[in-house]
Amino acid sequence: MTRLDTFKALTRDIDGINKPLLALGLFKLWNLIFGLVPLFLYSLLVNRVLVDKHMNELWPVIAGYLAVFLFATIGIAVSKRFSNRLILKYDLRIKNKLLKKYISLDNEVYSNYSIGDVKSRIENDSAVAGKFFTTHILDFIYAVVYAVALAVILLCYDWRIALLSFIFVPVSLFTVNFLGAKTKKTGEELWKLQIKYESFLHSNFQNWKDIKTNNLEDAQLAELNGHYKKIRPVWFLNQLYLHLGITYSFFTKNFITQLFIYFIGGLFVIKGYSEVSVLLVFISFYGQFFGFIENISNSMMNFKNDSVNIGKVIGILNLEADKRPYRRIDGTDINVENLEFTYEGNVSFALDGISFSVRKGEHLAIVGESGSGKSTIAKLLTGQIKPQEGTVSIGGIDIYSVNGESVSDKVSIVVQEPVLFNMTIRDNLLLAKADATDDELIECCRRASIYDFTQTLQNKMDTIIGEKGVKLSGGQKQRLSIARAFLQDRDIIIFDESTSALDSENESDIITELKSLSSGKTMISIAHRLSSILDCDKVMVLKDGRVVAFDTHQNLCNRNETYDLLFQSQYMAG
Ligand SMILES: Nc1ncnc2c1ncn2[C@@H]1O[C@H](COP(=O)(O)OP(=O)(O)OP(=O)(O)O)[C@@H](O)[C@H]1O
Repeated sequence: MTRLDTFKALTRDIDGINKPLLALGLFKLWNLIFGLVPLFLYSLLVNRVLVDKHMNELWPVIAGYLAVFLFATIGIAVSKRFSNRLILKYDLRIKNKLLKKYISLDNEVYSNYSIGDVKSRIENDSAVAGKFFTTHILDFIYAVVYAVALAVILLCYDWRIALLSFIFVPVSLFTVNFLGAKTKKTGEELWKLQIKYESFLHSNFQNWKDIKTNNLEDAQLAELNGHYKKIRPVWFLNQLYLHLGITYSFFTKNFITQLFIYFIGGLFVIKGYSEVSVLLVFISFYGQFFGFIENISNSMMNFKNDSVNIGKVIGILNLEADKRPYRRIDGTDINVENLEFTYEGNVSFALDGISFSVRKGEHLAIVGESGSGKSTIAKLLTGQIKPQEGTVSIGGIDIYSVNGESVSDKVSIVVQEPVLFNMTIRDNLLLAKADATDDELIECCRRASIYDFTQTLQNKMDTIIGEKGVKLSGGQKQRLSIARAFLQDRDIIIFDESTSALDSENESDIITELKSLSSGKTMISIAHRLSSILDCDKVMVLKDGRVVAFDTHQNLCNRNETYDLLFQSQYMAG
């Protein structure tokens, strides 16, 4: 991607950037003018004062130098301030935009990104993108304009020496470009390894308790070292190419070109084509000129390197948000027809030709052996994944033709491992309904049999429950998550083994509450115990991703062999 394309992609839909960028550009121009004036003063000093001995011009030259110093200092200070402001402003906006984009993504697209990837893009890559405007746009344009201005001045001074000395420019640019390509390639490899490493770290921090209890520290340390071993050589190569580029431009600027000009210039002076004073000024100008060529080369190399990170940001910005329309779903009947679903990378169906319906107010239990496809149905009914074949409609609306919000406004799901945040119990509940009153919070906690527990805590509802609710037992987490579903009060509630960690007494209390709440609501329970099946209107039995029976518990007990076996082995034991 060119700088212009990158600029367009990074500024699309981001307001408030153009003004500080323009202001910064003007101050760069200011700096450029006050950077060129000393060259003119130097030439006056050498030619008029020293060579022609016009001593009366010495004081104006000195005054000119002082004035330039003053104005240039002001220019540098003000542009630094503007550039910091621009970077901070952009950084905040781009992070915000990336987060919003992630949230608005279709579930399927969203699940393509690992935690390490997301973290790296939002934190590190966006910071690199934030510096793009100053480093790769303004500083680059400044260096190019300055270099062109100096090239013109050099040509005016002595076109022969100038033309000869310019041969180093393409050589330098080519070499630095070549090294830049290598830096970019290794940078990309490094990025891939780093996101794997970040994901590994993240899952370690999340599961540190399990790692300790299962004595997995050594295995995890070995894996950590494995990550370092892979990262180290690529990082080394990346830094090598980067520094080779920098060293090369330094060497050409300070040694080869200077030596060459002294040699050629000396020959020209000896042959009478030029003068010592001209050569002196020329060498001083050329030093500055090549300094800017060096800046351009470095900028080209750094742009290649940074474009790895910037590309990751643009990659997310260019993703299509969930464009499906929002539609209010009024009806509550669920109709599932001929669902087929295979997880990516798997060869066999997780679900194969599933059809069933649940009427408004009915309670359906889904049972089956482990791996028979129960949770996959729950994910499909909530639109988290899309089937390869078949349809799911709620109230006559195809749930895959509307956006995720339409479905989540209608259906809530309570899962075995609920998503809880390191916040207070109150805040975790308020996520479900931001404007819930205290009475509503107490009511939903009572119904989920968690209220009494909250009252035993020092800070009651304002107790912070730790990362992923680590300070709560499995059953307390599930009850909190059920309280959240009660608070959400959706028309359809899916319980995916969400009472598995509760004791029988607590489970039956919650089921009684569910029943009292369920008038008019449709419920689907991925059942764990006998108690959760007995009162259901229908039971659907799954085997290897297919429906093998669909009837009332009593009828199934009498007639269905699979159900009977499953029931005897699994549910009676529970
Ligand atoms: N994310 C995934 N990627 C690949 N395969 C998966 C994934 N999730 C589930 N599967 C596979 O799909 C099949 C159905 O899984 P599912 O989780 O729906 O079963 P289940 O009946 O809910 O099992 P359990 O009772 O053990 O929770 C299984 O063979 C499982 O290995």
